[in-house]
Amino acid sequence: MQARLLLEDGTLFTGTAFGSEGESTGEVVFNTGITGYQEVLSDPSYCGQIVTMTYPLIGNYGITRDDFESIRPFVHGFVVREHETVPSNWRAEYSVDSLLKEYGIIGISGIDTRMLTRRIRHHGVMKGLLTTSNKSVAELMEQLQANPLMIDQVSRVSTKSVFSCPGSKERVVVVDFGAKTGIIRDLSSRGCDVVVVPQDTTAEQIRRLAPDGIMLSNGPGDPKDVPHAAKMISEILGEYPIFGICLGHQLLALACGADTEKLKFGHRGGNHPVKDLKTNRCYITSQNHGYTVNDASIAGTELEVTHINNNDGTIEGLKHKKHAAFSVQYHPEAAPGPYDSSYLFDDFIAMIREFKQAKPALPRQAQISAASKQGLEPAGAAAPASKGELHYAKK
Ligand SMILES: NC(=O)CC[C@H](N)C(=O)O
Repeated sequence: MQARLLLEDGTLFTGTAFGSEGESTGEVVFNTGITGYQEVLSDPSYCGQIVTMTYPLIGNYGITRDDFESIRPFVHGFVVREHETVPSNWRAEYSVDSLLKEYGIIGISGIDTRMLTRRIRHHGVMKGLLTTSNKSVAELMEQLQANPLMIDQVSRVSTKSVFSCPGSKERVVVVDFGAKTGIIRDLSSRGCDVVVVPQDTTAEQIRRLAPDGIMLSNGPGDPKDVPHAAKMISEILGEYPIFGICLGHQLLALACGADTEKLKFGHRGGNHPVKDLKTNRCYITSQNHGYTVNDASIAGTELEVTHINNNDGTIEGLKHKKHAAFSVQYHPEAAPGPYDSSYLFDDFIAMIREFKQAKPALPRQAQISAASKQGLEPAGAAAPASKGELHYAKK
């Protein structure tokens, strides 16, 4: 069956359909990873986007449920040069084609993805319409112009209820803006007592969980779509050590008075070089973002730039000058991509321990009853659901 991809600038690509049939609008972006397509497909930060893989052969090692980075894929379309229908790997459970069919996602193969990527690099990210219909190009263009891009993706992908991944060490509250499983995996593997909370959790509700540290997760869309999160962060800043990743990094910046802006075509792939300004060392990082913290807006805040991108000089890491808080624009949890930056999770835990030593916390029970005395909601409101229970909103 034929599939077509129409871009806002009028470029039309005709290829072969795979996955689901139908029609879908989204922001067309490209990812330069050679492997890792299943982590890309299941990364909630791609919610609402039509993802093009620049590596020419996709699907050759199939799909393994264990490699998912969330409960389901959230992409609005998948574009590849060549799609492998017969995966060959001992871990493969099924093909990319069946995955896309299962979740109603349209795929297009057999198009010149190099040309598509050059268009995006030249023009910037664009809206696109992916279709398996026979409608005329004029009709499709009218439809493309009329369909708005998705906003408020965070509320669609965040968990709806609190859940925990128990551990015996530091209690880390992960604010789920569309968290990749890798973040939870990295914290759990270090023994952390992880409690995952919805994106709209308030500072008061977080205090009731008596955390030792707060992890602000990655997530889709414009950080300015989540103003309540920036407010919550500004309220807990200084009270608990904070570590922000990607959207979490952008939200920490907004909470501290800095600004964010959209990049022309973003950074998506597994080989983005980042320089640590303190050591001058370069790390190869995994990235997936379309927004960035505005450089000039840092002046006048209490933030300090710790890392920059070697390719375009954009901000890649921030640290608060007074409070225990730092963040990175890239993905230390990798998945997919290099694990060079996983030491940042160790730095976070070291920061929590240092913070605790400098400011010994009240015993947990005393913290909770102190919070109750301040007239906060009854404990039931924030009680964790049973272990491993996930409640993701449908697309
Ligand atoms: N991976 C992320 O957290 C992405 C952050 C944000 N949605 C952006 O595109 O910049």
